[in-house]
Amino acid sequence: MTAPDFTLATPQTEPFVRVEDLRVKFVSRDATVRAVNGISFDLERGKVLCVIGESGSGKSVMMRSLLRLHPKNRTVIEGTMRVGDHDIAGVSDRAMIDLRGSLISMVFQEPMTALDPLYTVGDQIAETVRRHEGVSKEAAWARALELLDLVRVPSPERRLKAYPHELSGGLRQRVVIAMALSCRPSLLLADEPTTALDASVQIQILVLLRKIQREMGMSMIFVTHDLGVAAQIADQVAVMYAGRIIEYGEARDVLLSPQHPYTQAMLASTAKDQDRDVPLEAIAGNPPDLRALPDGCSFAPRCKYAGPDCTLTMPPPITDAWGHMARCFKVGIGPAGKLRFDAKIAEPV
Ligand SMILES: Nc1ncnc2c1ncn2[C@@H]1O[C@H](COP(=O)(O)OP(=O)(O)OP(=O)(O)O)[C@@H](O)[C@H]1O
Repeated sequence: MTAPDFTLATPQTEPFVRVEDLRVKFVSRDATVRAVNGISFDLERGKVLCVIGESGSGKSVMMRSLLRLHPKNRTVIEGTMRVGDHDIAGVSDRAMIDLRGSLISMVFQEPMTALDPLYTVGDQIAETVRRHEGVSKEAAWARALELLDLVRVPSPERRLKAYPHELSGGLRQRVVIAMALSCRPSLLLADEPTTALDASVQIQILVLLRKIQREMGMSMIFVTHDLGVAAQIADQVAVMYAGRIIEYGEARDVLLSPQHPYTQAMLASTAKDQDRDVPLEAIAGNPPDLRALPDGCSFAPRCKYAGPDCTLTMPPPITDAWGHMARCFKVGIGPAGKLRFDAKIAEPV
């Protein structure tokens, strides 16, 4: 068994979320897919962790593990996941049903997967409230109205009676966020919630999420491919590759001063360098086959700095005094990041 990806520093206070050496594999007759391979991280109450990485790096599998949404019969989950006082891996299925929505809630990428086309928006939000809080129909509708107001849906009374197809993509995503918030979760998981939306709507939803997250004091784990989004919303950033966290730290440290060649390559392939007309670099090669992971660093076959050591053993996590971790034998060898790190959304609008 290899060491976890991130060695925890001794925290000053207990973190709200603690994930230790999480491993998830999907087993079928033909193969075992090792989607998550020993990830560890802490998240404090009221903070936003952005998880970034290429398609297939295990971001969604990690998020779904926190809600125990994987099919039981062919999924093996190992490690510890603690949220507040709850041992997520250990609670009963019945208790987990109650924790979904109230302790941990999730917003998915495509709002239509979370909404039922046959019911009005009001019915759907009110039903979620009634299921969790056991209140009267009238009280649940009043709460639904409050929630639409919270997520800035214009004319909320009218929108409560609308069906999902009568709303724009941006309004639908606001409704889904309202549903996710309906039972006042302490941890919100957002899996690329803005990817399906137009750029101008994306930023409105990001601003909204950040504002509500701050007002409610929620912790949030936000998955995105988009480093610009991470720059705007994250307190901490975790970069995933082949089911491992290969770089982790304060958003500013990871995005302005990336230490792992993979993070550097991601930044180089997405940076908008406006001062110099530098062509964007694609990351050459493909991610590894999760059915047959190599012994050494999973990124080594694509890494321009890889040496013989890199293919023999998995590099240990190297962490600086500020908690900036990179799992690489050549830490800091490449260029500094070129992403324009715009000011975070400092003040709620
Ligand atoms: N239920 C499952 N059974 C088998 N393999 C799975 C299952 N769910 C996910 N995987 C595999 O696990 C790997 C990681 O998937 P995951 O969805 O977490 O990637 P991701 O980083 O979220 O990608 P994307 O950004 O495209 O959503 C992929 O190879 C995927 O095919």
